[in-house]
Amino acid sequence: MMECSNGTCNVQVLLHIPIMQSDSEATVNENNNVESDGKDGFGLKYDRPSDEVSKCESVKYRKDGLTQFTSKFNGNNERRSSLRRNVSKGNLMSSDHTESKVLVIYTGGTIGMMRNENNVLCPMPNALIKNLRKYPNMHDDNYAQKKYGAAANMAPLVLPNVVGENRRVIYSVTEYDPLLDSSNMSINDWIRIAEDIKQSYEFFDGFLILHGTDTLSYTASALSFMLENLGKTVIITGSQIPIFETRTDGKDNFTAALIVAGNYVIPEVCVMFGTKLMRGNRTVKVSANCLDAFNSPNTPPIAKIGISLNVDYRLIFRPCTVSKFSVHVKLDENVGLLRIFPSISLATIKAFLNPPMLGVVLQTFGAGNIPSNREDIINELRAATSRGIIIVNCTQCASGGVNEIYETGSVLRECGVISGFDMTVEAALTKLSYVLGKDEWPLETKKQMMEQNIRGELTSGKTTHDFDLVDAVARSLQLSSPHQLLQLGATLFPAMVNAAVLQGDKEKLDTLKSYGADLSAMNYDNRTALQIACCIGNYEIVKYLLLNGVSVHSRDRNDRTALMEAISKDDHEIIKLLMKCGSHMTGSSRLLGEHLCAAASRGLHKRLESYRLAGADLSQPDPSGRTPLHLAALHGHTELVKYLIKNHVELDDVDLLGLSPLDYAMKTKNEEIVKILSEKLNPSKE
Ligand SMILES: NC(=O)C[C@H](N)C(=O)O
Repeated sequence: MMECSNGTCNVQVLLHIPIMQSDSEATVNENNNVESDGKDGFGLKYDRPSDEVSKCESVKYRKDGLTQFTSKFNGNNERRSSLRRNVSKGNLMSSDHTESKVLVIYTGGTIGMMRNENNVLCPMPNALIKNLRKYPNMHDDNYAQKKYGAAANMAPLVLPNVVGENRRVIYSVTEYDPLLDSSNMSINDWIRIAEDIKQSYEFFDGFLILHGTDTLSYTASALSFMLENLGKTVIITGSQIPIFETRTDGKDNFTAALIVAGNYVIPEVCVMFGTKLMRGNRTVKVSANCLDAFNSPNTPPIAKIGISLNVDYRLIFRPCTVSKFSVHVKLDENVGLLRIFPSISLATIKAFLNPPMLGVVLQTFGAGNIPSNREDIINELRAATSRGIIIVNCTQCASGGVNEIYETGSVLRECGVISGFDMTVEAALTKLSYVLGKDEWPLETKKQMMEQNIRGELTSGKTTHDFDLVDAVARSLQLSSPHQLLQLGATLFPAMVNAAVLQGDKEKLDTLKSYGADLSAMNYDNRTALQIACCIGNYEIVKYLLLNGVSVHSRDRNDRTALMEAISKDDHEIIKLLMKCGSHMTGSSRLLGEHLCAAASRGLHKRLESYRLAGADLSQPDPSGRTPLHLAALHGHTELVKYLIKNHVELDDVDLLGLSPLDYAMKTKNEEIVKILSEKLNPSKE
């Protein structure tokens, strides 16, 4: 017998569980006795309608692998449960390509709360499930009746058709018992969710977790680490106003999350709230009042929910290993969050770092700073890290991250504190718990993992996953044949290689190479990575590309070579390097003459040296027959004249008017240059 906390009884419950297309199945009752199973004419199985059961609207997965169906019976409010065990798990996904299946795990939170006798909001068992079928924008009863006939009341819920989306979302709700205000949730609840996803992973296209907002970002962060090699969409959402109230934000959040979970493959743990779909481990709850209660301060939302739903595929963080989905449920509870404040006492720090503490997120000022004049604190932190406690430095600021630019920050690194970069404290804390739970990793590996980007949770500048772009774009363009993927790769890889070149990231270039990227590939302007590297003047990357066979002779749409880019930058070291690799001047000598003369007229000493290093003849005339020496003399650039003479240019060439450089110097009455040129032309007179 069970009564709701407001004293009334709900006569309904559970059971539209997704036991679909399971080939052979036995059901067992509470005493583990076998009962018959139900099977409908649509190839779906769910509990056989029974006269006794008034409604069947959810299911609970148990740790022993059984599924528990709890029902209330008309008339006497008695609650009964039955257990079912799948003997063989077939592929339970729908065979209908116009549908997708989403499992909704309802853990509690405001979304399903009602006011109790004390007029405060608290979770209300069965209330949400009971009402969902009544909301026409959340359940299409006509479709359900057509599809499931008499069994429609017990069948999964059906989201009405959504214009612009390919699939109709069919969803089943699993309600947790007890339902929790998220402030009451703990590590064990995260484990329960993770295990439930694991258990039903093969049966659904996507997963939606209804959750209270208060600790939602902690759960999202924890799950992002616990769900390893995730290949399906997992979304967590909730609301600020219960779904039963007129102004609820719950329906919009719930509906948008269902649409995304059923129609988009975003293999991440995401948070859907307000107008944004965000990477879960990047989110923070930023408002106790606003409906837009969550933010992702250091990374843009994966999708924006407006009149249309726009997913930015480039932002999806995909697992890069060929490994099966698995769940890591061992989390270490000996972690803590210590917020530094002015005049914090040594006693506080000491107490916090005492055993059994194994990992601490230190919330520091600004870009990761602590009072560096507090030797007592520093010594304590140093002692803790040398005892093997992992201390991660995260900022107290609402956005940005740790960046050791101050002495007050670098002191932490010196005491063995590691950087949390731009991780949220929720992500850092749950990651620490996850990493410490990896018994197979030695301490050094655990520390390295804390600083590595493993689920898109931090930006360290060390790890990137751009190579997934080809896959992401292929999906969005619905390209699947190997030929199409190859073509796409040929288009995208140059862009990715060029991005790596711009970042000066050799490691990333190595990774791209290992993924089959052609480092010599050209972009739409026919520019190679080498040209970009020369343009930005990164000697090391130029050398790397040359050693990896990128041609120095490649020309872009404007016929420019890498050497020309290096000349434009007056990067003499790169010019020498390119020349060692067989590079040479290209283009018409007339044009070269123009360039040389233009540089000479402006007194660009360095530019002429660039041309010289590139093998240009500094006596090359322009179309009017004037050489750089003519222009240097005409414009009175004495040093340049000396430089040109030193580099053995022709001294007495005449232009189309029959004038020599000396004539120009005399016409402009530049006595110093006249003297220099005269002496060079008539050395005997010296
Ligand atoms: N909006 C909410 O869901 C807040 C509620 N206290 C919870 O976290 O469960």
